[in-house]
Amino acid sequence: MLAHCNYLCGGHIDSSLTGVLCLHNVFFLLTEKRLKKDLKSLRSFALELTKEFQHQSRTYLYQVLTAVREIQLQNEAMQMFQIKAFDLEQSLQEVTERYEKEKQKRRALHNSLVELRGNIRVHCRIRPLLPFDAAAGHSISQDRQRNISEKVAYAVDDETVLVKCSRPGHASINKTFQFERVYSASESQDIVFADVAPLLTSLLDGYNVCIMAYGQTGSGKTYTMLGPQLEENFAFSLEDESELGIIPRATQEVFRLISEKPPGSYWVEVSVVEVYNNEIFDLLAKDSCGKVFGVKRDVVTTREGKNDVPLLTHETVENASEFLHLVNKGLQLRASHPTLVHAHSSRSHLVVTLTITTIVSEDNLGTSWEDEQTSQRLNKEVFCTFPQKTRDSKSTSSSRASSPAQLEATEKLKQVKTRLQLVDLAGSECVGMSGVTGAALRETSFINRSLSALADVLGAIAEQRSHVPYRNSKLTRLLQDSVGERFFCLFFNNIDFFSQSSTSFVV
Ligand SMILES: Nc1ncnc2c1ncn2[C@@H]1O[C@H](COP(=O)(O)OP(=O)(O)OP(=O)(O)O)[C@@H](O)[C@H]1O
Repeated sequence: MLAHCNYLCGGHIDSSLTGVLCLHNVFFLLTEKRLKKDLKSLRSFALELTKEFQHQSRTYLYQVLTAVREIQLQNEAMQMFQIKAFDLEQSLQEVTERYEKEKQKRRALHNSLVELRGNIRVHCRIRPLLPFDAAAGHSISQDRQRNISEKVAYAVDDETVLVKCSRPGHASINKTFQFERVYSASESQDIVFADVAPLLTSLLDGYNVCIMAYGQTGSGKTYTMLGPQLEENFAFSLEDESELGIIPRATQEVFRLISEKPPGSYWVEVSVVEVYNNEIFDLLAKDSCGKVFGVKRDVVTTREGKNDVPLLTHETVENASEFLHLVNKGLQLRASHPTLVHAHSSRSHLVVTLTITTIVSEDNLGTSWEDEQTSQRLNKEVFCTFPQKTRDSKSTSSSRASSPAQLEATEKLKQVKTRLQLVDLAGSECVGMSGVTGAALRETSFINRSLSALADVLGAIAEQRSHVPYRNSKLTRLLQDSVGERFFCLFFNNIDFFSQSSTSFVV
């Protein structure tokens, strides 16, 4: 090594310098060796790293390829789904079209069936014997006392009533009367309403519907139409459902049927009037403080030949509770008077009217009501074309969400009105039996006269006479539009067990 250093320095290096150089060389050689070693390990590390990198890239590439494949598969599946969705959409459209056609057929069939059963129908309901009938101290006439001990009216079957008729000095005879349906004393409000409900479907199909309860005082008319009436309390609530009468049930059903229709296409207004002593009183009229009081109104014939009650209050209602609230208010004002037969005898005819306005597109006017006659009638009855405002000033509905006045008139829309009239007639009376005198006797004579005018009208319609004597009483004028053309009228002839006179009306 030293010789090697000397040789490099040309032999001029002294021995000490030579030693240093030698050391340097040694150090250099050692460093070179270490560097070579490091380089080698670095190279093998780089090799490892490359291998690792290649492995990882292969893995990632595989994963990317798998993902791409999956995406391709998903795209294919998506395309399949899109094709299936398109097919389903098409078949849904076909089913919807078929459903619409079937619905129209169903509607036509339903109304033909209802028509086949007759436009005017009379059902008879027998009131059960109640504790107050025989209660001690209940003041009743001698005739009645005698009859209470024995049943006079029976439901023979669900179409026949047998009445035992007896007159002083004559042998009693049995008479049978036929009705479309007879409800025995044990038949519930549910059963009675089941026969009313189909008519309400027709109401939304463009028919006017009128449901009336007729019978002698205390025979259960108010119970049938409204429900049980508590002592001095006229409030009917929706709570005890089983006891509810036709008026609250029909309203619930009407709102249920409307809820199945497109929102905002129907709206309901209510008016409550009583016909007392042949005068019409608006039971929803309000004074300047908003307090309800009865106001006399008149019925007039319009140029189109329809009957109208100018200034009559029509309140818009959105549900059965709102409706019942209004009816309860009106009932507070209804004339009642105790008679010997019934402590809360109604002395007036109560007429609750639900006017249902339907929004129909002009193009659909013919198809919404499947049968041609109905659509023709509705075409005649159309009141106006949007966006004209049609409400009378008494209406309170302009702010309601469901008010069609708020609808954007994108197509020609028309309003069609149908009416549901629910009538609790005043009790027909045998003056001797009810024991009325003075003003009450005058009331009774008005009640009996208006009931016979109603009987004359219905008789004329049933016999299809050319002249129908609507003008003989305010009651018949008020009901004229509901029992005129394209209507269903259902009568409940209420009788109690000892009734002998009430069947005469329908015979
Ligand atoms: N089917 C029935 N079931 C149970 N209670 C009844 C039934 N029918 C009537 N009532 C009850 O009989 C009583 C008299 O009935 P309601 O007031 O309905 O007679 P009405 O014919 O309306 O009499 P009015 O003509 O004098 O007003 C009431 O207390 C009523 O709750």
